[in-house]
Amino acid sequence: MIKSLRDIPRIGEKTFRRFIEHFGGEKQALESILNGDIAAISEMEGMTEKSAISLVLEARAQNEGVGIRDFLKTDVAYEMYERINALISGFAHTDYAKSKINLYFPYPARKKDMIIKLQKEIGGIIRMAGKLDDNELSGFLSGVRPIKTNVTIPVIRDRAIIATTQEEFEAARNFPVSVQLVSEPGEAIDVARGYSHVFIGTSLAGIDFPEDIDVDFIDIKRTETWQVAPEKELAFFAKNLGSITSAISVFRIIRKHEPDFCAKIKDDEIERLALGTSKISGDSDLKGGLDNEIDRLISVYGRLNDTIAAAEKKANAEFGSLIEKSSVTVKGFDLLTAIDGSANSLFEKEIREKYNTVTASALCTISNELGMSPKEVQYLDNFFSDEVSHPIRVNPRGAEGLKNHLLRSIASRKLVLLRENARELSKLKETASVIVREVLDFDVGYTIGCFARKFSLGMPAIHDKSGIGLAGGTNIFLESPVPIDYSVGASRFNAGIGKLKDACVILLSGVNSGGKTSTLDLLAQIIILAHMGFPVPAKQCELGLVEEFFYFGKSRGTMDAGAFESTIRDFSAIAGKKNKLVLADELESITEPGASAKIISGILEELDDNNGMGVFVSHLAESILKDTTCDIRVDGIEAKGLDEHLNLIVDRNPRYNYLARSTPELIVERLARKNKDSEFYNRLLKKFK
Ligand SMILES: Nc1ncnc2c1ncn2[C@@H]1O[C@H](COP(=O)(O)OP(=O)(O)OP(=O)(O)O)[C@@H](O)[C@H]1O
Repeated sequence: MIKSLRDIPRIGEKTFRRFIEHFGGEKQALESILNGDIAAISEMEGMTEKSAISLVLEARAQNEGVGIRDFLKTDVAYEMYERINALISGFAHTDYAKSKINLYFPYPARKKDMIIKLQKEIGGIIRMAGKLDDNELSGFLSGVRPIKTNVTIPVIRDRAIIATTQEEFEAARNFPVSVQLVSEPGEAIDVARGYSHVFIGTSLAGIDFPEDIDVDFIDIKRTETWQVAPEKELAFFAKNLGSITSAISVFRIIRKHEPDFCAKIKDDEIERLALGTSKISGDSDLKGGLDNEIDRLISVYGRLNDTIAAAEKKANAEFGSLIEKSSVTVKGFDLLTAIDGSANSLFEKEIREKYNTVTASALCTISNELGMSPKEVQYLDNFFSDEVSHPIRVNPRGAEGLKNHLLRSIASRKLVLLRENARELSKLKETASVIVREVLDFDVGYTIGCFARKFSLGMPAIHDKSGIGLAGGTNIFLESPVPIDYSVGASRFNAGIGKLKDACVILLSGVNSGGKTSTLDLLAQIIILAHMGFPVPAKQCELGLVEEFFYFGKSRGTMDAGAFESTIRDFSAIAGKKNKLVLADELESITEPGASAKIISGILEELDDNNGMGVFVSHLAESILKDTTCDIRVDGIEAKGLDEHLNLIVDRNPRYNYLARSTPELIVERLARKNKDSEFYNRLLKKFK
C-alpha cells in the first residue's frame, strides 16, 4: 500500500519536490495520483499526459498488487489493448474522460471481484446512456472542464475597510480591498474621502460621513468575503462559468431520464446555482439587462461625451446666429454713458441674455437626451460658467463631476446586487464543484456507453469453466464485419460441435484472406474487454476468466538465428500452470515448414498439459497433428469458390473439426480469369487440376 510519494519507484527527489510544489503538499499530491487526476498531473512541468497516465497506472498497480502487464503478456496483446482504448477515447466529450479511459485496463482472473464490480457499474451506465439523446447532450458535455480553484482577483482599490484596532486591521487584511488603520473617528472621515465605498467597525456608527461616500458599518472581525468583496466569491463562478452552466444543463437532461442521478445534489440547489450564475458575466461582473437603473446609468455615462459635444455645437450655432442678428442702439443720454466708458455693460447685457438663453436650452437638451434624474440634473448647474465666453464650451470640471457621480452610483448599486448574488452563490460553491465533477465522471462512463452503443456491445457472462464461446461476434476494427459464432473450450455454444467439443487448444486452418487473423483479433478484443469489466463485441458471449493473455502476431518471413531464438524464448513464457489464453498467427514462418510444425506441436502440447487455452492459426495443421498425441481440434475457414466479381466466396464462420485448405488455386484461378490472355496463369492453374 502506497503511503508516501516516495513509495512510487518513478518518483525521485526532483520529481518529489515538483509534486509538492504543484499540489501544495504530499497528501494532496498522493491523493491526486491515486484518484487518477491525469489533467492536474500533466499540468506539471516536465510531465506529459502519457507519462502522467503511466505514473498513475504504476502507482495503482503497486496499490492493488496488479498491473497491466500482469495480464497482457505480449506486445501484440498490449497493442490491441491500446488500439481498443484509443477507439473508446474517441467517444469522449471531455479531455477529462479521454485521459481517464486510459486508466481502465484488463485484470487477471484473480481479480474476478473487481471485474464483476466493474461489469455492474458499467452495465448500469450503459443502460442509462441508452436512454439519453447524444444530440441533446454532447454540446453541453463538451463544454465541461475540471473546476479551477486557484482564483485570485486584484485588490479593489476604491473600496476600503477602516479598522480602529490592530485585530480589526489583521482581520481586514484577508480581503482583497484597501485596509486602513485609524486612531480616532475624525481621521476615519479624512481617510474615507479617498474611497467611494468604506466599511467601518460598528464602534464608529453614528459619525457623519460626506454624502458622496457609501459607508457600511460592519463587524470587521466576523465579516465574510461576500459582504466586502463579493467580486472575490463571484470570481470562482466567473472563471468556471462555462463549465458550471454546461454541467447544469447536462445534469438537467440526465435527471429527466434518470431522476435519481447523483441524489446528493438536490434539484433546488441546481436551480439556485443556475439563477446565480445566470446573473454574472465572465469577468465576475453583473450581466447587462438585470437591473434597469444600472443599465440606465451605464447608458447615460456612455452617451454623455457625445451628447455634450452635440449640445455645444448646437449652442454655438444658435448663439452665432443670434449675435449675427443683434444690434445695440444707443440713444439720448445713453450716448453720454457710453462716452463714460460704460458701453461694455450695454453690450454685455445684450450678449448675456442670448448666452443664457442658448446655454439653458443646451442644458435642457442634454438632460432630455440622456433622461437624467433630478439628482443628476443638479450637476448640470456647473456645466456652463457664468462668464460669457465664446465659443461656448461645457466646463470640463462640471462634466467630470457628473461622470464621477454616475460611476459612483453604478458602483454602489452594483455592489448591492453583487453582494446579494455572492451571498447566495457562496453557499453553492461545493455544489458547483460536485456537479462538475459528477458530470465529468459521468462522461467517462458515458464514453464507454457511446462506444457500446455504436458497436452494439453486450456484457459477457462469466463462468468458472475454461472456455470462451460467442454468437454474433463482430470485430470492431472491420468496416462491415460478418458476425461470427465460435467456441473454444467449454461453453454453452459448443453443443453442436461433436467431437473434441471442449478442446481448449485449437488449430485454425483455412483460406488466404479468409478471416483467420480477424477471428484471432476478435477473440483478443473480447478477452481484453471482458477482463476490463467492459461489454464485448458479440450478441452473446460466455467466458471463463484467465490469468494471462498472450497474443503472437504473424512474423514477417523466415527469421535469422537470433530472431528465431528470441521468438522461441518469448514462447517459453507460456509454460507454467497459470490459466491462460494464447493466440498465435501463422507461427510457421519463423523457420522452414518441417521444423515449424514440430515447434508448434511442442508449444501446443505444453499448453494442453497445463490446461491453457490456445488458438493457433496455421497452414501446417496436418503436419502439426502428425507430431503430437494431444487432443487438438482443427477448425477451418473455407472458401467455396469465386463469385461473379471474382471475389472469394468465404464463410467467415470457422467450421468445427474441419481442415480447411488454403485454396491458393482460387487466387491463381482469379488471376487466370482476370487475365485471360496470360499463358503463365493458365499453366499454373493446370498444376492444381
Ligand atoms: N468476419 C468478417 N467480416 C467481413 N470481412 C472480413 C471478416 N473477416 C475477414 N474479413 C475481410 O477479409 C480480409 C482478410 O482477413 P484476414 O486477414 O483475417 O484473413 P486471413 O485468413 O488471416 O488471411 P491470411 O491467411 O492471408 O493472413 C480482412 O481484411 C477483411 O477485409
